[in-house]
Amino acid sequence: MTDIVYIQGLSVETTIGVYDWERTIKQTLVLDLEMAADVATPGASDAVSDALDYAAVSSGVLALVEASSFELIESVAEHVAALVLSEFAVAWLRLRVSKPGAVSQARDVGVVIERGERA
Ligand SMILES: Nc1nc2c(c(=O)[nH]1)N=C([C@H](O)[C@@H](O)CO)CN2
Repeated sequence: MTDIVYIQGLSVETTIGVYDWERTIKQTLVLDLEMAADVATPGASDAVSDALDYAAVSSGVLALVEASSFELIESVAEHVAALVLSEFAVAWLRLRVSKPGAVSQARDVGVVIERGERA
C-alpha cells in the first residue's frame, strides 16, 4: 500500500510559452502533485517533523516555477519532479501541470508525468 500526500491547485504566475508574445507576459500554471509518503508514522506521532511537509514542498515548487522562464510545460514538469524527488523524502510522484486558457476552446490543457519508483 502506498500512502499519498497531495497538493492540489497550486497556482503560480510565471513566464511560460513558445511564442514571442508569451515571453513578455506572465501566465498562470496550475500544479497538482501526488507524492508517495509515509502517513502512518506522523499519524502516530502527530509530529510534522515525521511528515512530508506539504507547505515546504509547495514553497520549494513555487520558488522554482516563479523564477523559471521555460518555453514548454514539459520542462516545468521535469524540473519540478526533479526538485521534489531530490529535496524531499519522496520516492515517487505524479505531477499534473495545467496551462488553463492556452487553448481557448478547451477548459484546460497540460501534461501528467510520473517519476520515481512506487513501492
Ligand atoms: N505539448 C505542448 N504543446 C504546446 C505547448 C507546451 O508547452 N507543450 N505550448 C504551446 C504554447 O506556448 C501555447 O500554450 C500558447 O497558447 C503550444 N503547444
